[in-house]
Amino acid sequence: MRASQKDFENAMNQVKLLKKDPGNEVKLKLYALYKQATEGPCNMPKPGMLDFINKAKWDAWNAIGSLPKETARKNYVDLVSSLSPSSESSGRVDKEPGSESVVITSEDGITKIMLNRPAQKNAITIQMYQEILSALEATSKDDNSVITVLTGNGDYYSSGNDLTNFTNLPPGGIEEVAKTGSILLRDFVDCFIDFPKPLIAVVNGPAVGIAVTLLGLFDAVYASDRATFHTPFTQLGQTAEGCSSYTFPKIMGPAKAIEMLIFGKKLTAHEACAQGLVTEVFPDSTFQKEVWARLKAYAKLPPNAMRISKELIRHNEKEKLHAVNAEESTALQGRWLSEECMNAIINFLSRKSKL
Ligand SMILES: CCCC/C=C/CC(=O)SCCNC(=O)CCNC(=O)[C@H](O)C(C)(C)COP(=O)(O)OP(=O)(O)OC[C@H]1O[C@@H](n2cnc3c(N)ncnc32)[C@H](O)[C@@H]1OP(=O)(O)O
Repeated sequence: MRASQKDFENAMNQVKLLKKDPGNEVKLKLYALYKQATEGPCNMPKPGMLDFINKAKWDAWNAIGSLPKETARKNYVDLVSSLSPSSESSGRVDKEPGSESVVITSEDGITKIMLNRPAQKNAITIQMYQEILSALEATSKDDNSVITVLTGNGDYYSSGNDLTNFTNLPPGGIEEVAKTGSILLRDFVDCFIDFPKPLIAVVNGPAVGIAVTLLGLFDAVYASDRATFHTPFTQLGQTAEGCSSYTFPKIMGPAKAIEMLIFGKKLTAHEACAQGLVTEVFPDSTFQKEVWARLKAYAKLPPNAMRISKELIRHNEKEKLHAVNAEESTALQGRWLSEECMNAIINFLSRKSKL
């Protein structure tokens, strides 16, 4: 059945009423179909490499080719109707629990820092880095907090850095984004290096990028057998961070570290445990119950003894780790300006590639 001009206009109005953000992929499809329906095949000059958003839009429109205006109009109406408020309320679209992207709770001497963007696989935004950093600083000074846990809500632990962090360009352009990103990364990782109390990762599902590399700075890593560990830095035109260029070869030996950090080999939870990156793996069905019971018991141990032991174990390495962190952050600043990295981010945003 054809879609009339009236149907098309109604659909355009419905888009504005959507309660839930339909996500970048759908927004690009809507944009492309709208342009095709109103202007026909893509007739704009291709935007430059650094103009991420317009380039993604151009790619989406151009990909439709010579689809007739009529068909584009109908496809637009059908797509909007599949996203309309009635289908949102019918339960077809998952609603995210909570609205905060980082949820911090304290109970029984345990401070839990939970990444809470399950629909985005707990990808870490700039604001989330800042919130985690502030939470770590606060809990390190809180006498009631004995151990600190980082975990994720939903099926992922975290998909690492939010790749849209680099797409909102300030007046200083991509150079400014790279510079501020590098400073933030350095401060963020420094905070993990200096954290004085037991720091535990409860890895509830797959982990990517910085969510994996930081594990080398934790005191214990408990993983569900559903978790995987993936550092696709080369595929992204990027380089190792989170001190992993030092901690990973130390933990698992250079040969295994290189497979992960240079070639992007993804490890299962059991493989990561065998390499020494993970402390213990639990069946997913009993993971939360077993891990939290254990953590509650650990949080009853004498806090000062734990803190002093951690200092004894870690202090010889601190200076080295800070130097490594500084080097890695500088290297990444350069990488974020590279064509290899920009292409990888554009490909992800226009969904030509997935890991
Ligand atoms: C300033 C400090 C910088 C520190 C630098 C750190 C470096 C890194 O961490 S590098 C690692 C970066 N992460 C990635 O490259 C992962 C990219 N994501 C994926 O490949 C896939 O999304 C996935 C394999 C994690 C999951 O695939 P799946 O098919 O199950 O789900 P999707 O439909 O792809 O994802 C759902 C939803 O979530 C959005 N999303 C997921 N991960 C990210 C991310 N890292 N950045 C931005 N957005 C992400 C994805 O786009 C989907 O959103 P829409 O529903 O809106 O399309």
